[in-house]
Amino acid sequence: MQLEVIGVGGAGCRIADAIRAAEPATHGFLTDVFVFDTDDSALERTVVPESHRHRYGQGTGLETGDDADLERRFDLGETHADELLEALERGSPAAADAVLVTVGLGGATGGGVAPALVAALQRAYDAPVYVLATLPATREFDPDADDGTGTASSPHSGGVRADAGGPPRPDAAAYAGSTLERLDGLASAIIAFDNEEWLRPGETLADARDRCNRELARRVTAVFAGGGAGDGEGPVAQTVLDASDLERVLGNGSAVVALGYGDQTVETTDSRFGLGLLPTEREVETAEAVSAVETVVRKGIHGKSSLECESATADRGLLIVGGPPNWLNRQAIAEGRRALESTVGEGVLGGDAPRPDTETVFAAVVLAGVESDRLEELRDIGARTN
Ligand SMILES: Nc1nc2c(ncn2[C@@H]2O[C@H](COP(=O)(O)OP(=O)(O)OP(=O)(O)O)[C@@H](O)[C@H]2O)c(=O)[nH]1
Repeated sequence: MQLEVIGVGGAGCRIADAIRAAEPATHGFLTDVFVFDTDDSALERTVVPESHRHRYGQGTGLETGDDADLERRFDLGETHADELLEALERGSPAAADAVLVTVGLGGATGGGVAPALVAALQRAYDAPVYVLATLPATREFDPDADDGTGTASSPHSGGVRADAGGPPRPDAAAYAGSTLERLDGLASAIIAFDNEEWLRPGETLADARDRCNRELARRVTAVFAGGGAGDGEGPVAQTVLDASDLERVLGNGSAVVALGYGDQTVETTDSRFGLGLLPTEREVETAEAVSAVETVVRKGIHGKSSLECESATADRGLLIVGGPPNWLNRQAIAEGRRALESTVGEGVLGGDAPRPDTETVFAAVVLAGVESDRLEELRDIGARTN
């Protein structure tokens, strides 16, 4: 499938950058990647080509992010949504099967513009508009939060913007809740990545963010690059999943989505360099292919998810197993799908994604419509402060 990615605000721009960097050379799936911010320096730090960066809001006094008032940013989003749609015309938005807006919830810039932008995109295009949203780590907004080292977080532990003596983003939870509330009913689905879960003990967000963004990008690529043959060449999946399958799983009702992922490096060639021979494709034993698929599926279902949740609460699910074609054992993949069905119930789709020229077998698991205590907590804080 073809995906258009739009990053808004600091986190959104960095995540869009990471997705662009993760796009497989032999399996392009991105129509365009755009980044939007009020702050020029944030845009300049991305590697997105200049034609696809757009600064908005000049002359409003909100350019630098120093005035982090979310309500004013919601208004700014409303007044600039059409301008942002126009900027997208520099690419080929009509070619996209879906749009993904990436944003860090808890900030004012990205969280302020995302709802108006998503609404405008839904009006302008037929394609579904998904949101990929990070949730703020507790140590960013709660001075008493344990940052995993057994102590309360330091004033600077969020590493984003340290106000002397307090947490760096005291309003992050309330802002995240307010933006989530506005996105409800606008976004086709909300894919969540919980920074709290992914920060290591004592780590600051600034330290962790590149690792988190790579992790996110890997999951997004595994899900959205799909099973088809990409550029129309190369092996075709046994069970091809296309944009409409993904649409069926993600839905159109702002379902909360968690992404699971697992991978394993495999040997794809016989290493006979020592004998002066060219490497040849290695024969793969059925048992080792089955074992690799089982391992990655297990990690995908039971390993660390982008959002901690009970998989049994999901309304729908999807399993994609990818990698070098002769490692994709059909029976093991079908077994994996049944394993996912045993927790999610009916409504699980499965497919494969052949990726010649790679040495990684992977499983991506999509759980749509999950219940999440973290999100409820943020929504409650948002509602109380409104
Ligand atoms: N995973 C991840 N999360 C990030 C990153 N940068 C920031 N965040 C999270 O996103 C939230 C919002 O940060 P930004 O995106 O920098 O904020 P902004 O939207 O630019 O808004 P302001 O800085 O308030 O003007 C933070 O509270 C963090 O939780 C990043 O690169 N990766």
